[in-house]
Amino acid sequence: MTAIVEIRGLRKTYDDGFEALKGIDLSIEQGEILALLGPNGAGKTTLISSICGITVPTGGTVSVGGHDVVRDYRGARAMIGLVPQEITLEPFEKVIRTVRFSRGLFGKAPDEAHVEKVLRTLSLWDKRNARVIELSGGMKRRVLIAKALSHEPRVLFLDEPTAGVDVELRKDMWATVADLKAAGVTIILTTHYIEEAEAIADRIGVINDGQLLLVEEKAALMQRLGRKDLRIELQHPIDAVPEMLSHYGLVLEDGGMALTYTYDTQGERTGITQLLSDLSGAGLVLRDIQTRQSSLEEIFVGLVKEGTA
Ligand SMILES: Nc1ncnc2c1ncn2[C@@H]1O[C@H](COP(=O)(O)OP(=O)(O)OP(=O)(O)O)[C@@H](O)[C@H]1O
Repeated sequence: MTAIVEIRGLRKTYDDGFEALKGIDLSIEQGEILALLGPNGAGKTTLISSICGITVPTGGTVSVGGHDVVRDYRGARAMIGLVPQEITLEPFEKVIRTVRFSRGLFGKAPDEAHVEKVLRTLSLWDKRNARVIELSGGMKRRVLIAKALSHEPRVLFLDEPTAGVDVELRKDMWATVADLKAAGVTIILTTHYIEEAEAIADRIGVINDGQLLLVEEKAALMQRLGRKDLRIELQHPIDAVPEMLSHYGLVLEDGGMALTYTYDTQGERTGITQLLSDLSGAGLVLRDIQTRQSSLEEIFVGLVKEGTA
């Protein structure tokens, strides 16, 4: 596959001296859906803005479809559709007119067939003559996408497409993204929701503190993240994990009253049976055991911590 977006050593230091991007390298393949996950202030929007030519990088290079975003801004920008996080629409305008207008802004000749195709893909064709103010929140978001697709971009950026949106709408949005991918659009989205990345992305990138901690195929990442904890409460406190149990990576907690064992739910063997037998062999008496699935949130926080350590 050819990379449609190439980012090399991208840096952004804002005027106040704040380093928001500290050298990002990333290739985005044509036709993929890449989700960028990261906590508040990680640099996601700065990264997207730099690719879209809204923010001028202070180092490195970005090209989209072979066009350098600084030297050939117009060429690069024509390849890009950007859906901002905030809903910015003219309330009294008709849906179809706002989409036509956006196309015109890119200097493209009118093309009713394309406008119709975009509106149909986004299930907005029946609403084409409705005024924006008459639409539901989910439909308004879809109008923003329709505007971003009006000039036939090859890469679509969605900045937190479902922030503050209810579960139903979120699922609608995921289905829309899948339809767009099927129509050949490369999609890069930012999100705080790891479930969202899990639901729609082909690859997931985790960004924190201006650095890309990892970019990985979703399936591989999910396998790595699919872990559970087994909490073992002891009858009597211990000072340290017995030597013969050291290979389990147990963590001693609660003043020596509990041990936590983390295992891979997707692995062939959890090792629990052997562990319980070895605990008994080490002379430990158990009071209770509980399993706990680490939440996706915790997993993500763990990853971010691991990356900055
Ligand atoms: N114009 C600016 N001047 C100075 N600092 C800025 C500017 N814009 C953003 N920053 C800082 O850069 C960092 C990254 O911000 P950015 O908006 O890229 O993060 P984000 O990952 O998109 O966060 P969020 O999830 O909260 O939207 C933040 O610390 C932010 O305060």
